[in-house]
Amino acid sequence: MDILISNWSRVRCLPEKYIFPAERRPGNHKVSVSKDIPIIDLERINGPERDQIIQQIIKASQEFGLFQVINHGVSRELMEKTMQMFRQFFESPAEFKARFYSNDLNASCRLYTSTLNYENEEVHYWRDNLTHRCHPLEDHITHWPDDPPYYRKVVAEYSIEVRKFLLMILELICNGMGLESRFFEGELSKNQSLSVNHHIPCPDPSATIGMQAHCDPNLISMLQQGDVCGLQALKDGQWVGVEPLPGAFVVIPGLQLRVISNGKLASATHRVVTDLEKSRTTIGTFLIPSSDVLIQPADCLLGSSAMLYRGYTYEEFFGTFTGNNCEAEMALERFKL
Ligand SMILES: O=C(O)CCC(=O)C(=O)O
Ligand SMILES: [Fe+2]
Repeated sequence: MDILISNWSRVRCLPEKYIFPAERRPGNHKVSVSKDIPIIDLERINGPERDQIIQQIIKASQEFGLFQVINHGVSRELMEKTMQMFRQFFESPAEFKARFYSNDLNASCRLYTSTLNYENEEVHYWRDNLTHRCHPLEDHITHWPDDPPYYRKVVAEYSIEVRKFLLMILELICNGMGLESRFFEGELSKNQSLSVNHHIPCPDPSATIGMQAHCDPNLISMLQQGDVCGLQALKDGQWVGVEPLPGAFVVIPGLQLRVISNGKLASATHRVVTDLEKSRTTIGTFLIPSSDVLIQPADCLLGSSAMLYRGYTYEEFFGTFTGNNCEAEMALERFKL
């Protein structure tokens, strides 16, 4: 059988290699969506309510480590066009997709299934993923798929817009925490990756998982969820569903933000469960520090509290992360003081 699940025709029975041992199954995969997950409305961000909205972002980052954003300035038309195009990409013929298949972490564009460790893992995750870099555009665009024919045009526009959005969220975080303006611009957010997940309908969502529980290793992540449930966040030891709100972006501070804020901002543990009937496509964007930038708690945020992490280069962190089977939180242990 072809290894990309997007190449399969409808499966009636979960293949054995996807059946997780009992202790790693999602348990109650049908948790209801949580009404407590903060929804930040940016419509009035340039008006008198600015400070109030900034405080909502800080509180959401501290208490949940995940929030949704509406009226963020990226057009619905662009969001829908981009989503439609990625769906089309995953539905395109196997021979076409084979051109991009790669398990190499350093490949400029890689399409793979489950994890990069597919060959050696005991059990596979129910997902295909397309990842490539997006910034600076001119360095990466020639490595992107060129089919559908408007792929590069649409993804270029999308990448530029979502980058602006994430830099705006980071700037609001700076304002709210008392960090100097544009603190995160430059080396700390130099790299940008696009990561599109695709899950076909799954015959047994209780026995497998789309993405295991994890924290994002980067500076900050955002997600366009589409309209199918699947993302869950861990809140007070319980899994809660993150509602696919039309037109919203989900924002997840990454572990590097946790370190720079000396633990003041949280990074939610999250996972993806599969759906019995619907296929699910999500568009993730990550801002990632450059390899040689020093990551450490910001001086001005320390106050009288002790430094929780030692400084390290992002390269050092990333090496530890990949050496720890891509368990970001476990990798961070090494840098705790
Ligand atoms: O696809 C999703 O809903 C979540 C994706 C995610 O957590 C990730 O790519 O890190
Ligand atoms: Fe994630």
